[in-house]
Amino acid sequence: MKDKQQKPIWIQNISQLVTLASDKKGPRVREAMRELAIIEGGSVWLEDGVIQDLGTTREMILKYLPRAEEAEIVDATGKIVTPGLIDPHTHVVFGGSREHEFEMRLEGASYMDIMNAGGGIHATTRKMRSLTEEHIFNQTTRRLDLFLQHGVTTLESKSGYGLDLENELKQLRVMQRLQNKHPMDIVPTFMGAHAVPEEYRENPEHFVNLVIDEMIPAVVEEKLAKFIDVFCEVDVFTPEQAERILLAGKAQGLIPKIHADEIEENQGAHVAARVGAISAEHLLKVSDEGIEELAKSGVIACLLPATALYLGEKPARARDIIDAGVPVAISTDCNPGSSPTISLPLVMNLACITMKMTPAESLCAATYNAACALQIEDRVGSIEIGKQADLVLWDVHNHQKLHYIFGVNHVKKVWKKGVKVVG
Ligand SMILES: N=CN[C@@H](CCC(=O)O)C(=O)O
Ligand SMILES: [Zn+2]
Repeated sequence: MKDKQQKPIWIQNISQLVTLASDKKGPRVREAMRELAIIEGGSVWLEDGVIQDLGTTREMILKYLPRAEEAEIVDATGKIVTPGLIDPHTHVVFGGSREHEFEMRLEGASYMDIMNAGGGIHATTRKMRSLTEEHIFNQTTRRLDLFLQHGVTTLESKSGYGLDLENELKQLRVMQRLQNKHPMDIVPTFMGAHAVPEEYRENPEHFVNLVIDEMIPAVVEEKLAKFIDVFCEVDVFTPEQAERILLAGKAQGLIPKIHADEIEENQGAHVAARVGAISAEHLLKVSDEGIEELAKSGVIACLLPATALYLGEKPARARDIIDAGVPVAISTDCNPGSSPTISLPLVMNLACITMKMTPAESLCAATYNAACALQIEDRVGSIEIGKQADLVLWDVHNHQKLHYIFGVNHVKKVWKKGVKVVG
């Protein structure tokens, strides 16, 4: 006999079951980003943590009526169901907050001015080094709860607030513990090269060597990360340093990502193409040639419209990037400095409002293409038989409305691996 939680879930009368199913493999580009494979009047049966079956409510009643009594039935009249959202770029594991920097920026200081004066990433690094692992764990747990409440069921999480071996490992171990304790799926990225720590300011090359010679092997040894990322930016890491670090990580089995061309054009997209990165992040200042390089090499552009808005920068050129045939994912960039938000739905609104993406493109970018940016699209990111039962029920009757009405949390219920975690 199954206990109450493990009962099958039968969601019926869904105004739009937005599956994003497709026979084609790999990240979606151009028109394919708008193909959502919607079942109007849909129904889905979840069992043993996976999507067991789906179709129209009429078809599903014919098949599943004999088993109706054993299932928990959810009436979704007037509502839509989508895959659980996936956030492919966060710095969610941190302690403290930086609201004083927010005020400094309102008064005219720039993000890089603050960082170069020892604030920004350095301020959060001091917190990571001084707070206990337990404290960081508890603060992050609260953020993950909020992410779930906003429909996110999987997220990527970067290190990069330790900037020494001990504290990088501490941050990554918090992710590992959370992966075991929290319903959220967490995909870890090692980002020891997030900033040159203050103690290496006179000797950045020594820090690059430390990342390559000591940190990467230790992270790989403990199996603490799947990806490796570098902040390739003027006054942070040069394209040459970024390339060396990413290739060193790749040689040890980590998959490269790169913070590219965010504040200034800095050849980040070119480095992404050269090292075979899975994704290039930010791209606010990417050049036309950079976009071409991304398209040629199949790198996913991970765009972060909340960060651009928060820093007062022009948004990324999503239309040019999509038209060039680059697959696009979107993300919160959740961090205490340039994007203190957990709301991926807000980012979806901003993708439309500020970057002129269509609602369909935005949804693809926050689900299926986001899964591709984490190389987990074989199990999440779309609603297909056999995939993990990560679903969101939204209190809107079509997917456009999810993007159209902003500043409201439309989430009604969330299921993670077939278990209701919200609602
Ligand atoms: N740009 C670099 N890193 C983060 C910000 C980190 C921070 O300010 O704490 C980003 O992606 O926006
Ligand atoms: Zn980032």
